[in-house]
Amino acid sequence: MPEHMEHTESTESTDGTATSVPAVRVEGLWKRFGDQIAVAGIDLELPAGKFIGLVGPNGAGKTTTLSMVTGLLRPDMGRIEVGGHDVWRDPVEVKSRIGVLPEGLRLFERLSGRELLAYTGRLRGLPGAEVDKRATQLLDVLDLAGAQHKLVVDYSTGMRKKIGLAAALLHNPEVLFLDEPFEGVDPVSAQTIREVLVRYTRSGATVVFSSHVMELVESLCDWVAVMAAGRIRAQGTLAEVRGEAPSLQSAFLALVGAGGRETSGSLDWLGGTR
Ligand SMILES: Nc1ncnc2c1ncn2[C@@H]1O[C@H](COP(=O)(O)OP(=O)(O)OP(=O)(O)O)[C@@H](O)[C@H]1O
Repeated sequence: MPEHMEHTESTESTDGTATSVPAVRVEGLWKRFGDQIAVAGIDLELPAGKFIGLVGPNGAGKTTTLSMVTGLLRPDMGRIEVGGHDVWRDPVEVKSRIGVLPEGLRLFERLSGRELLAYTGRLRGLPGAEVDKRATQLLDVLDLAGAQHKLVVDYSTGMRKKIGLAAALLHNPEVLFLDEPFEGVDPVSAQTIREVLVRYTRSGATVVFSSHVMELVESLCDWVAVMAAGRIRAQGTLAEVRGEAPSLQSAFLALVGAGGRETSGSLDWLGGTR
């Protein structure tokens, strides 16, 4: 693993007390695709140094939000800051501070895993020897050392996620954004990814990841934002969002209004005698 710098930044407020700059601040963010409003004017303030889960049902707007926050998709309206820097006015500054594992990750398929990391490191402006050192450690920790000379096109889904994660971590970003990092990943690889991410947040870095898997979010995250139909339904610490509910899953179902869909009258042809 790369050695981490202390990532959390703080500024002096007018009364002289130190206030930490949020990892991400979003104000009035909108995105529409034709008639479909994917993100309907959301506000978010994600604290630095936390493990943050963005949860919501299919089509809630999570990927669209993460794409706008990471500078991959231009918002129709709204303002986004990462570490106090405006994503759309100061994109180079922001991109040097973030790592991204996007959904449907596209990688350079004809490079080996090792070559992909070497290329990514040089694009990030790191010296060759440093890239080599970091790549060797990441490949080792993520259990990809044996496959480092294999072409990425021949990697499995889980291996692709892991090499994508390695590429996103190589420059030691302040904030790491992961869209469904555990989807299609076996339990052993998932555990490896978890360990790497937990270690990374302990250095003061921030992880923001989207997921549908509430148990995972509940066990990993200290801060949660719940999204449904393009809006933020709740945001806060895990305890605040869970409230009186017995689990994050039941709080989530109540928040997104998915508590009691009646299926007994329909699908009556499914199962039984044929
Ligand atoms: N490029 C696009 N063109 C048209 N509609 C889009 C596009 N991208 C997203 N949408 C629509 O915007 C809405 C939000 O989609 P988004 O992918 O952000 O949701 P999500 O929360 O990430 O869902 P999932 O959990 O299923 O990945 C959906 O209704 C989707 O159909």
